Amino acid sequence: MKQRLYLGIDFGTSGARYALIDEEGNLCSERKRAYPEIGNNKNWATSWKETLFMLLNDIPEEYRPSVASISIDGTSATTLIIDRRKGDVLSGPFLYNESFPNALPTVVSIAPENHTVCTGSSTLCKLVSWWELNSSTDRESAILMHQSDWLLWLLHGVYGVSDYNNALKLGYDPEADAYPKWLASQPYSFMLPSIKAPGTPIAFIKEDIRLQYGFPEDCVVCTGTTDSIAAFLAARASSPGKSVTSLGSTLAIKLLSRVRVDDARYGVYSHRLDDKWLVGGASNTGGAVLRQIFTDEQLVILSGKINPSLQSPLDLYPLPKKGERFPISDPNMMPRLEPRPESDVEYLHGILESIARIEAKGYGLLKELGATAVEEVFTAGGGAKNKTWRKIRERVLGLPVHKAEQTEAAFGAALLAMKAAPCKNIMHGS
Ligand SMILES: Nc1ncnc2c1ncn2[C@@H]1O[C@H](COP(=O)(O)OP(=O)(O)O)[C@@H](O)[C@H]1O
Ligand SMILES: O=C(CO)[C@H](O)[C@H](O)COP(=O)(O)O
Repeated sequence: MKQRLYLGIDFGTSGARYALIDEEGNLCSERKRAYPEIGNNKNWATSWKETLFMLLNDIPEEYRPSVASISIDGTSATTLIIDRRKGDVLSGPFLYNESFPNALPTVVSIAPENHTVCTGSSTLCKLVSWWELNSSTDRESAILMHQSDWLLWLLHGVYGVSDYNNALKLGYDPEADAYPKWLASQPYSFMLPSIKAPGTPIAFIKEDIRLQYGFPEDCVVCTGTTDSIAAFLAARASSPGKSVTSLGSTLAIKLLSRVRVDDARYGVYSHRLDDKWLVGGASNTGGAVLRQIFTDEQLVILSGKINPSLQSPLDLYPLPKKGERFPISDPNMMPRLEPRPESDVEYLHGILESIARIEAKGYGLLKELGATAVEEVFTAGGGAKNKTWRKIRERVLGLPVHKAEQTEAAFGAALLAMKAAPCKNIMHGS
């Protein structure tokens, strides 16, 4: 029986990585790459595209003929406006944490009160901002793509396909499985992608790419998801009350809940996961602010000198720059990183504990809003390797906190690729 492998690629904030798994879910190969520097007319889209094809080239050649399917996850609400005539990037990328307050009054006027799109960093605010600033005829051939949609499109070539996780912050209703009338009736509705479930086949990989990298004729490219949902899938938390905190460049919470909870006042929203809900939000705190102050090597050395059972007296709110999304939704919120003690050990202790308090505030908010109470937290992302931080978080959260068995979102994307692979009923090149 020919071996079949499943490829997941995660495009996070600071870098991308692939995971290649077999039919039993065993990891066969993985590789991480930091993004090439941007600037000198190289923007994020060029950097991501280069990284995608470098990672494909990193896959050992002996595995490539067995790759049955490919999926990609990306940062949520990261948006590109594409010309569907030639595939050029008309505008963007607008990153997940970029806020467009100029569009907020229009979005608030069309959406239900406290809807997920009613925040400046939503995908819909990015679309409305572009639409209102671009009255040119280019608009007629424009289409919106999320980061993972665009990277997948580079592999399959079919315009206008996304998934209901990426489309949540665009305004898609995953419960009705449709765009709501208040959005479908807008003049820019022709720009909205069609929506499939994550891990749904789109088309076979483009022939030129297939031949260049040695993938098989029936290699399928399927819909993706967002990075924090891919991390949840990787952790394989399967019952309500289990939660995954992604400690990447940001802090994203995903709690498996029987009850859907959405409230833009606090940056809380629910993603659909089959017949349940992933309730949570994403704070701008996390690894990005750690990396502004410490190298990864310093984090290991200094963390080893912290006594996690002691409470830090520092009361900080670590943010990499102005703006917070959850559990406080305030695009003008400033970082609080002072006072800085003489000792770097004490300073890191204060930062890790302050981030843990933000995490605890987030879980407390979800409970207040009616979500299933959290019982256990699994940790994904680069911060998951920090045992000291895990003990601080257990003390501050008052919950069991573990490192997920698989901490990389790419593994979750590979599980989506596996979900898509059996379906072969798609036309070649469709
Ligand atoms: N030992 C550590 N303790 C805490 N955080 C760490 C440690 N090592 C790396 N990190 C953080 O992990 C982050 C990278 O994690 P990753 O999941 O790759 O992020 P992303 O995908 O969001 O770019 C960095 O911001 C870094 O500060
Ligand atoms: O912080 C982020 C980047 O890592 C994203 O916002 C993260 O993906 C959270 O968004 P979602 O909850 O929609 O997955």
